Amino acid sequence: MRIGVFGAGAVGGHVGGCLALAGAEVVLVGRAPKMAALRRDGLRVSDLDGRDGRTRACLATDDPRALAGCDLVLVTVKSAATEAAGRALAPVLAPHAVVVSLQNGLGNAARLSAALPGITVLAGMVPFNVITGPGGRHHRATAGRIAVDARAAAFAPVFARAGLPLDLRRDMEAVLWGKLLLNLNNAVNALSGLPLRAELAQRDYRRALALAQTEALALLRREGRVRPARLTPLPSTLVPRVLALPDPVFRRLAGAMLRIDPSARSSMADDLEAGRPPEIDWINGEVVALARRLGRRAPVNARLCALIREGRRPIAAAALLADLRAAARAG
Ligand SMILES: NC(=O)C1=CN([C@@H]2O[C@H](COP(=O)(O)OP(=O)(O)OC[C@H]3O[C@@H](n4cnc5c(N)ncnc54)[C@H](OP(=O)(O)O)[C@@H]3O)[C@@H](O)[C@H]2O)C=CC1
Ligand SMILES: CC(C)(CO)C(=O)C(=O)O
Repeated sequence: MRIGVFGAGAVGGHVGGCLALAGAEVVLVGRAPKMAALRRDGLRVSDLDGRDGRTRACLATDDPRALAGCDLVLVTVKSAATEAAGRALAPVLAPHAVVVSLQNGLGNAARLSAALPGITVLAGMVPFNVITGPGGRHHRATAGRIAVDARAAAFAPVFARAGLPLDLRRDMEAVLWGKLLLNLNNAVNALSGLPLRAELAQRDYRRALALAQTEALALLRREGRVRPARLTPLPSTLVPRVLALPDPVFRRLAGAMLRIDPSARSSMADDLEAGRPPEIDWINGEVVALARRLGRRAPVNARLCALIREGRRPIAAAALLADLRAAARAG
């Protein structure tokens, strides 16, 4: 089986590397400098459960034509690059190819599908964080199973052999909303200037996240169409309440949630650090868009969008919470 990755960055490099280590034929397509570094150094794939492997087995190139003949193509570009990915893939994919979006946000699979008529495009969801570093390092820094539309079942065995067992789902919209609720922390994390574990250890950052989640949950309830899937030990409706608990109680209840490599940051923090456009419009912006469709407002998420666009950071926990509460009061 030939598996392609379009946009071989953090997620694409990790998943592609795991698959290659398990013997799959993997083609990575990404930017020329990174692909040259991977050809030079190889790909190192590690995780917080002790995996540490190196491979030179992937073909790493900036030429999308290398994806011709792939049975499966994983799209792992940021949401702003989805249309460009579709345009690059359209002329090269084999008619039998299945494309899986492993991106955050809600609409990436649909946007790819619009650019790839006749090709099966499915939604996926990566729950874990990936840290990249020198020497081709792609380190899984948190835990969780990749969720994919059940129509991708034929690929489950190769992922299982790669140590990435798939959670095959028939409710991907609910899964993507469940993930989006968690991703509302991406902006809070980026604004904090801290790694995820240090940020989540501070009650006021967690309360800021809880405000954003509560707002999104109220809108979803009002719309009454999608019930976000449960992706943590707690149902998503209870998560904001647990986030707002005092630190010692939170630590006791949410131990698993804090099993995070101490240096891991959200992908949005990585983007701001690297001067790349953040995915804010595809995450908090989706809550604002939902509010607009319902004739309502989403002042907390709108404010998070504005703060990210302003680029003012770091913002201390108490100051961020006060800012978001003021936005919520102003409505
Ligand atoms: N990082 C993480 O821990 C997690 C990320 N996600 C989600 O997964 C998706 C991918 O994120 P992540 O892996 O962090 O992204 P990265 O930015 O690390 O990787 C994407 C790569 O694709 C490259 N790229 C973009 N457009 C093209 C193109 N047209 N041709 C070739 N290469 C291209 C980018 O280069 P350039 O930057 O130069 O454009 C970048 O190197 C996002 O939706 C993210 O939210 C989900 C879970 C965890
Ligand atoms: C894994 C998680 C939730 C946090 O790192 C993420 O999706 C991201 O960074 O975009």
